Amino acid sequence: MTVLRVALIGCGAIGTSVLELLKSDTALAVVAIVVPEEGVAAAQKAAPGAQVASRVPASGIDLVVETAGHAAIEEHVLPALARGTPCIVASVGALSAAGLAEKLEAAAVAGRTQVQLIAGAIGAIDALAAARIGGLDSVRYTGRKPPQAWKGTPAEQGRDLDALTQETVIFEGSAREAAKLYPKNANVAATVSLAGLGLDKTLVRLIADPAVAENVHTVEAEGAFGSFALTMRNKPLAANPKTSALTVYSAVRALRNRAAALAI
Ligand SMILES: NC(=O)C1=CN([C@@H]2O[C@H](COP(=O)(O)OP(=O)(O)OC[C@H]3O[C@@H](n4cnc5c(N)ncnc54)[C@H](O)[C@@H]3O)[C@@H](O)[C@H]2O)C=CC1
Ligand SMILES: O=C([O-])CC(=O)C(=O)O
Repeated sequence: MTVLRVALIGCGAIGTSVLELLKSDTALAVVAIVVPEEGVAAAQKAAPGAQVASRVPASGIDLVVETAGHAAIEEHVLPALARGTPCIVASVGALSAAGLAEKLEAAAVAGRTQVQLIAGAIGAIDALAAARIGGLDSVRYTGRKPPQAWKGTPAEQGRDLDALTQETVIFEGSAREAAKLYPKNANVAATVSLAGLGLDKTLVRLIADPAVAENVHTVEAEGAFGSFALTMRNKPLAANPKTSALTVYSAVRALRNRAAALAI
């Protein structure tokens, strides 16, 4: 059996969980982990057999998976694509930056390869992207998380998140703006919009809600296909309350599908 040699970019809450799930995988081997200097020790501990590097190695890698954050797309994914290595991306919100989607496409064309944006913490991306072909009239996305998940974000400006006693809308606007302002919390807003009506026409609401313990994502779409409403109640990862566990499973699914003879 051919074993796909994987480079993992980022080794935080998602990356370490991905490593754990892939440990017993016979078709995929994480041979390199790309992290900044401060992440080297944690990466070495998480995968003692892998090479820990500051760049994706130029050879010996069949597939790259990014679970690091917006900056890693420009820094690591673009050069890997240009060299011809296929890349799987979790930080989809990075594509809200002007010109980055075009740069990714150009790099993939130059490398004769492909960049895959995973669904991550949200479902129904297949239905939405298919519905778009018939024509969509409206797509609304609401992201609701416990107050602690909004720590370290602009949601803290002018309010004490610990003191919230009722649900509070912290953002209302376009997916482009949401993804830019909340790079660790609104990747899903970007994914929904890229699959549907685009970054500027997708209506986004972000809510801090002391009554929820989960990350609750809602998508409502209408178009020529009919309509759907989806609600996900995602368990957050213990290592990062901003991030849903489903994101890990979505990344592992994407990796396993690359190695599988029958993909779903
Ligand atoms: N598509 C989706 O549904 C979701 C996407 N995400 C994306 O995944 C990212 C990672 O999430 P977590 O693992 O929870 O975050 P985390 O903060 O726990 O881990 C981030 C890791 O990436 C490393 N890192 C940071 N900047 C880097 C760079 N420029 N190059 C290489 N490594 C770098 C850090 O050292 C750390 O190991 C988020 O920032 C977000 O962009 C997160 C949740 C859902
Ligand atoms: O993991 C989640 O629930 C969603 C998330 O953080 C994002 O969209 O960036």
